[in-house]
Amino acid sequence: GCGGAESGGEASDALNAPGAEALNNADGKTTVEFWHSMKGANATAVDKLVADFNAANGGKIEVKAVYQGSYDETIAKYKASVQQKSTPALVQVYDIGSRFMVDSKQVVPMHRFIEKDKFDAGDIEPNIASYYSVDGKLWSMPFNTSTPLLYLNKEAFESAGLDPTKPPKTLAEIGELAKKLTVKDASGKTTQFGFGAAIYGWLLEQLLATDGKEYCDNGNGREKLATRVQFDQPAAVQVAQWWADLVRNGYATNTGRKTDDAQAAFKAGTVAMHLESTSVLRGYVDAAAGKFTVLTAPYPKVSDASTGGPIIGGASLWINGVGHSAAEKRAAWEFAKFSADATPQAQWHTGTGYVPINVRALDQVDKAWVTKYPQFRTAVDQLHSLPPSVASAGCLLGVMPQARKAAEDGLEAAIVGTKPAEQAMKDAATSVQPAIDSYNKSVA
Ligand SMILES: O=P(O)(O)OC[C@H](O)CO
Repeated sequence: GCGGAESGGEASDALNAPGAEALNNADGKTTVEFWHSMKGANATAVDKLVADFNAANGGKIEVKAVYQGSYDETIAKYKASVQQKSTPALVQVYDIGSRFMVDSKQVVPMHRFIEKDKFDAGDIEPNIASYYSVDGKLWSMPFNTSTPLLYLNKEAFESAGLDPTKPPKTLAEIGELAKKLTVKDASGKTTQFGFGAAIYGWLLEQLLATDGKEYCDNGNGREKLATRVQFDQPAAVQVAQWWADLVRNGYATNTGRKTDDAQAAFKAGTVAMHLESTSVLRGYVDAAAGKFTVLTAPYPKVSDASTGGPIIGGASLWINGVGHSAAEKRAAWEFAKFSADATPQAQWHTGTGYVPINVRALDQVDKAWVTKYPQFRTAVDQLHSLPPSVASAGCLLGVMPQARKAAEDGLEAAIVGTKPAEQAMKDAATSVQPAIDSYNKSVA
């Protein structure tokens, strides 16, 4: 999140300067290019949202949704578009890109529109709003909000004589169950692994937060600019070692760093326990239909002694000021406002698995649907019970995407066994230092 950034780099032409008029058609229609990173069921949900908005705007505004690849790919393309002076009017940026966006001097903060329209932002979930605020003011519109989950294959638990209503709560408990949930065929080939997850840096960020540990220094970058990452601390090394041991013992599969590959293994029913965001829940339920039951449980803790809670995940919508006309900026705001309303957020929740950002959205969801899909409740409850803490606010770092990649380097080295866990995480933390130093110099 961006909360705590000391100074905002607001786009200098702010709300009213003329800017480029190219996208305002002769017929008076304003076109808004909207870059996003949603795919599968979530892309279908974006397309529906955009179609509903366009229909409601009677041909005056047309939002054009453009899939730009993963979150990492979208922010890379966004950076290139800043250089080429061709940013989209609206862009979905993941949580960890927020500090960069605030510093970018490209965007008009959302609170400028909120103030101008006297828009009542009171329906936005308070802890989500605070995640995307600087000094209590929203810089982007929360859009897709997640928390991380433990996913379970219900029938795999039952076949092993385990109770799926009693999910493991700690890494050690996952380890014990993973052994019992690993199944081999007559030839000794493993047909089901107890555990499997992508080597995805977000999962480590979340485990540290649930352990109450800060990922970077200076109060997770909230007291002042963070100067180093701390993912080589003992709790992180413990995570790397735990994961490496599960793979080495044959109780976990290593599908590598691509989230798609780990997701495919869970959807295929070859992995009994899995860590992922609630963002993939709709796609999982659809893929498993008629084959197995997808259950969700709170994200595990590093140990029984852990006292923290996870970090809000997902992404938010940013309006670019530089190079966009007043009409485009307003049109982008109209879409952001629409997307945050109760009914669109209710559809978004059921279509994706994300937690609604609007406090009234769940009232709009059909009661029969809620009863049929209790799995969708876990992330909502987890978000509502987040402890307010510096650890679960997440690390604020201009180069957080690079830090995440470095952490993945460390985890992977430990998991495939090229380095001992402690060395792997230490080397990974060291590798990101030049990027942190040079970013901090550039914003000083
Ligand atoms: O998969 P999502 O959308 O829940 O996002 C997960 C992380 O927060 C992205 O940084």
